[in-house]
Amino acid sequence: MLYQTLLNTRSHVDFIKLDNVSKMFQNLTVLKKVSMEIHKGEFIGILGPSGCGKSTLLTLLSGLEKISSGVLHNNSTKGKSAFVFQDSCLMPWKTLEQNIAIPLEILNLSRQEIEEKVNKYLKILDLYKFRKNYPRELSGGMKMRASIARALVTDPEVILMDEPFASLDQILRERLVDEIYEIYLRKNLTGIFVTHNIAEAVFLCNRIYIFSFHPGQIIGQIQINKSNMDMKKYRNSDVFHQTCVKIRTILENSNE
Ligand SMILES: Nc1ncnc2c1ncn2[C@@H]1O[C@H](COP(=O)(O)OP(=O)(O)OP(=O)(O)O)[C@@H](O)[C@H]1O
Repeated sequence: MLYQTLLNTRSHVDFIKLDNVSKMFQNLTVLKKVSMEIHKGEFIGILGPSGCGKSTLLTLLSGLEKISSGVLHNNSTKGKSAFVFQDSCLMPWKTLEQNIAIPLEILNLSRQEIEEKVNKYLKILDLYKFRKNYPRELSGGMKMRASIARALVTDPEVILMDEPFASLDQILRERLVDEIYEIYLRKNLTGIFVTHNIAEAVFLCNRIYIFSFHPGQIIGQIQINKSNMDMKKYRNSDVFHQTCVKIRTILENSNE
């Protein structure tokens, strides 16, 4: 129900748009003529075989890399994007709360504001008890939750995630996916999620782009209408399984 209400209030204006974007590294064409649109408030999945340029696409969207040709419009607020990498990338010499505070210190917020925001996300991601611990004292799942907290603490408009759950066990992955989904709904985030896991993408995303192997080109786009779904039942629903099979078939056919 919450999902439906929020989706209805989200405007579908052009937010991020790629028009025939290609990316080359020296002579290697990694992405070829990619055209896509991402609307504010959408959660977009990027699926495709290893090496097809998914991570490269995120670096273009975040501005870390420049496009080689085509046009990239990005109407999100400058500096309001957050990146979650496959590795939690925490500073080993800082405690959890100190790690999560880093982006806020860069923004020069007051000590009190930093403490309030850090504590809020430590609680949301169930890490408050461990705030004084160092990364080496925590499990992989806790470190990944801390890395997600560090990304969310600045209230980003866009969150870019590059296989954030790859190193975690299935149950933990599903829990974290649920948590991200809740936060996404509450915060009016726009999400771009690179993954190899079809089921995770189908759960989290409202639209999925499927890429071919080398050079990466869009070979499929799947729209998922979850607006009337009870998310607790969605994972076991026919529509969920049918969507997974559809994506799998596109990926398998692209390899032949
Ligand atoms: N900075 C770079 N310089 C040169 N080549 C690069 C650079 N970054 C990526 N590549 C090449 O671009 C291609 C696509 O890499 P990318 O990491 O984007 O793929 P991917 O789809 O994310 O792969 P995976 O699923 O295995 O993570 C690879 O052949 C890689 O070697």
